[in-house]
Amino acid sequence: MKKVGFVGWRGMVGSVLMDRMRAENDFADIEPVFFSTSQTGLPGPEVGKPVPTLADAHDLDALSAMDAIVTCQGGDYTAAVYDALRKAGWQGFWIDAASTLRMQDDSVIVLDPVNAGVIRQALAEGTRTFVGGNCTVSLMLMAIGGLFEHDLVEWITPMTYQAASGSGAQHMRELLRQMGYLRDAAGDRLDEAAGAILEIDQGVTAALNSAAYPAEQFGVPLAGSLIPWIDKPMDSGQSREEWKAGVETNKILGRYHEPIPIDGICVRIGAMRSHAQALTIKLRRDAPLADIEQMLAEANESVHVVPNEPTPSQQQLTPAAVSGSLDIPVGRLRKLSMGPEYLAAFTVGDQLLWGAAEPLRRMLRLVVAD
Ligand SMILES: NC(=O)C1=CN([C@@H]2O[C@H](COP(=O)(O)OP(=O)(O)OC[C@H]3O[C@@H](n4cnc5c(N)ncnc54)[C@H](OP(=O)(O)O)[C@@H]3O)[C@@H](O)[C@H]2O)C=CC1
Ligand SMILES: N[C@@H](CC(=O)OP(=O)(O)O)C(=O)O
Repeated sequence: MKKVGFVGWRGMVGSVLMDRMRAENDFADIEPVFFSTSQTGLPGPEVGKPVPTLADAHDLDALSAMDAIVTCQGGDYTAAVYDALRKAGWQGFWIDAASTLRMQDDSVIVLDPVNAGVIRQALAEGTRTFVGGNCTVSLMLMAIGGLFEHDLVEWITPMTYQAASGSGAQHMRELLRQMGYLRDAAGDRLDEAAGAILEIDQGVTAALNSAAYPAEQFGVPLAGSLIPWIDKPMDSGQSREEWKAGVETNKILGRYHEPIPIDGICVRIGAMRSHAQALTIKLRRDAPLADIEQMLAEANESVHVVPNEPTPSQQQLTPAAVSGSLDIPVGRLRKLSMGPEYLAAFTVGDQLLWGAAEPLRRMLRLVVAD
């Protein structure tokens, strides 16, 4: 049985990973060892079998004893430990949620329903570093993988609506505090059915702009507003989140020659843990909508096509409908008025499941079976 070390399992992404592994009985096939940067010596989590007490996540000797290490601890941890481990001669599998190693030549970005071939070839060639993709990228590929499979995509412009969870647990808490603050600003006037809405709005607008509005994490209001910038600026004028769409998608697909242009604007909105995105897709050729729907639906087990009608769109294509599930609905499918090669689509997915934990869990299964 392979010895697998887990780092970052207590965090938000790590907890979702643990839940999925318990649900799929994955721990039965491995010898798990849990690490922590802050709780060495405390008992490990309940995984259906006895586990040793928590090991020190900076102990290179203990890490080197693992056949595989799965980390959801974050980029700083990866930067602090990965090179030292490899330099010390460790040749185990490193499976990582953080972006640090994603674009390195010797790593593969994993999303096996989309790039199983790339992963299998890399395993056969001795690659030992596998990294989960950016959540927005993985969710887009899960939704429209069928179009890439049929080489139908000339370019895409994604406009995203990203949840608070993408910034971390503290940001999710702050979003809820912001919602509560606005509700409090409306006060009793909200219960007066005949009350003037503009008075309520004035109170809410004043609250949004007040110094007391709770915005320590985001820096600006998210509830009652939105934030049209995610991550650091790049020289290109893109945000780093926007830059990832093109480079990561093409790496996942193994398209090093003639990369497909993918570029749009990433926006944070007041959803909790599911990212949505509106896609404008330029097709390489005019294909009938029915054929497109079939290609999309057949691409993997999680995706399903939502009819381009009001009620199914309103009920199924929302963060509220998919949070906590592996479902990837894709809908609002229609040809745009620019011409028959221009396709509109809208998709949504849980950014902690397919967006983060699930590709890592499935990669570990491939490694365990290898
Ligand atoms: N959030 C996201 O949407 C995504 C995140 N990622 C990657 O995953 C990394 C981890 O993200 P995320 O899971 O949000 O990070 P968290 O902040 O939730 O957890 C990171 C670590 O913080 C420590 N920690 C300290 N206090 C607590 C506490 N009260 N409860 C739980 N953990 C605590 C734990 O380490 P210890 O046990 O060592 O103290 C934990 O593993 C990110 O840096 C990013 O690289 C990737 C894709 C999406
Ligand atoms: N940046 C993403 C979350 C994330 O962690 O992305 P990455 O794994 O590429 O750093 C968001 O804010 O929604």
